[in-house]
Amino acid sequence: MSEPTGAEDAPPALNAAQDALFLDFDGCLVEIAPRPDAIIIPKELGKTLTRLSERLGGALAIVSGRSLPELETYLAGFDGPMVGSHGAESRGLGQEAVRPEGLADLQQAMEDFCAENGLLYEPKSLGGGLHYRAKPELQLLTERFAAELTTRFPGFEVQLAKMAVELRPGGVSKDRALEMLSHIAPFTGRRPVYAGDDVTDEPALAWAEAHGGFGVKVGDGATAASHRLAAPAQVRTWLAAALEDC
Ligand SMILES: O=P(O)(O)OC[C@H]1O[C@H](O[C@H]2O[C@H](CO)[C@@H](O)[C@H](O)[C@H]2O)[C@H](O)[C@@H](O)[C@@H]1O
Repeated sequence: MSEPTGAEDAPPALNAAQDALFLDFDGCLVEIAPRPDAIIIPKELGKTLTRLSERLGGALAIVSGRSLPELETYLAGFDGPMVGSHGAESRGLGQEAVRPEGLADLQQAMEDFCAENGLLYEPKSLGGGLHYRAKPELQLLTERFAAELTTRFPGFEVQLAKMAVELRPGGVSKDRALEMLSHIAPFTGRRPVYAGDDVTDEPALAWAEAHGGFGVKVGDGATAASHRLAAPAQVRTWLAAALEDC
């Protein structure tokens, strides 16, 4: 990953003829909420993405840690490519999902841990989330438990997220997802532009910077991105402007 730039510049307007746009979901397109199921989806978000995708010749993809079926529900109206579960599953890209052995047992162990400790368990199609937002004092305990799980279930890796620790299939990441997408039409040969807010997005932000494009960090914090927007509302405004301009 490249050195943090401390990016402060707003991103430039998108270029419809040359850009490929990759968008994170939570904390980028929609505001962070107290629970995964409490997010508010702006009206017409899916349709807006579809219109923008048309302008970009189809070179717009969602790249998220969320399970794919959830993304499809939340972004109904957008029928373009999606990468879910931090790169382990996708839609419209001809890739097989990465499904390590032991998923059901792993999920049971996660659910039991959350029940015992009063945490929120998020079942996911290819892993799960341990959410400690309501009990931040349990962060360390949760991280230790997740690390132990990877020794019992070696096909899975720990993925840190905002106030959560996730278990996802090993060997997947958002930068690898961008690498894969860059070899598929209509993304091939276009300038990669990636927007995201979290540590899970930093490898992808760095990847875009290193491959002739740029990253847009959403919110505070050190980043490899050269551009920054304050919050999802500003991302949506930037996308709306792109729809008018390009
Ligand atoms: O890659 P993303 O689209 O950014 O998804 C990352 C994770 O986001 C979700 O969790 C985060 O957002 C929740 C809703 O705002 C919040 O309650 C939670 O504390 C955050 O960690 C989602 O639940 C995960 O599955 C995603 O992997």
